[in-house]
Amino acid sequence: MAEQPVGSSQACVLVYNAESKKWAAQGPNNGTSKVTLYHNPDSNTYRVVGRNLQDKSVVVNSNILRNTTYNRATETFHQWRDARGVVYGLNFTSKDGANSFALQVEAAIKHL
Ligand SMILES: CC(=O)N[C@@H](Cc1ccccc1Cl)C(=O)N1CCC[C@]12C=C[C@@H]1CC[C@@H](C(=O)N3CCC[C@@H]4C=C[C@H]5CC[C@@H](C(=O)O)N5C(=O)[C@H]43)N1C2=O
Repeated sequence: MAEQPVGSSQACVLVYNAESKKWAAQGPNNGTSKVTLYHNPDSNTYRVVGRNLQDKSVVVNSNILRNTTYNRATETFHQWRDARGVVYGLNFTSKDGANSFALQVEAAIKHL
């Protein structure tokens, strides 16, 4: 069976630049993206995919692993480090959206 969407939320997707110590918003004019947690039941893998609402470009495509720490830095800003050390940040447009997404990611990590 192909990948299934577990849940989605709206957020601005950011990537941290360790050199400049700055966050860079991904996608055109720092736009909002639809971030979706996908589950592949065949391989029992999860990934977060974000698509910019305006131009549909993929701004994040990151595997969530069993040793991933999903950090709720604030009620509306969550972040994680991928296997290569790239740090992603999600600046959610709402607390509810942030919380529901985080609960799904946290459950996914426990399921791995
Ligand atoms: C142990 C560890 O790995 N720690 C990591 C985090 C982590 C922990 C556990 C597992 C994985 C990870 Cl990834 C860590 O601390 N990291 C990862 C890279 C960046 C950072 C390092 C330093 C800076 C200091 C300030 C802080 C920061 O970035 N924010 C504070 C909270 C929300 C605040 C919100 C929004 C963004 C939008 C732009 C900027 C702004 O608001 O203008 N900003 C912020 O300022 C945001 N930092 C970080 O998060």
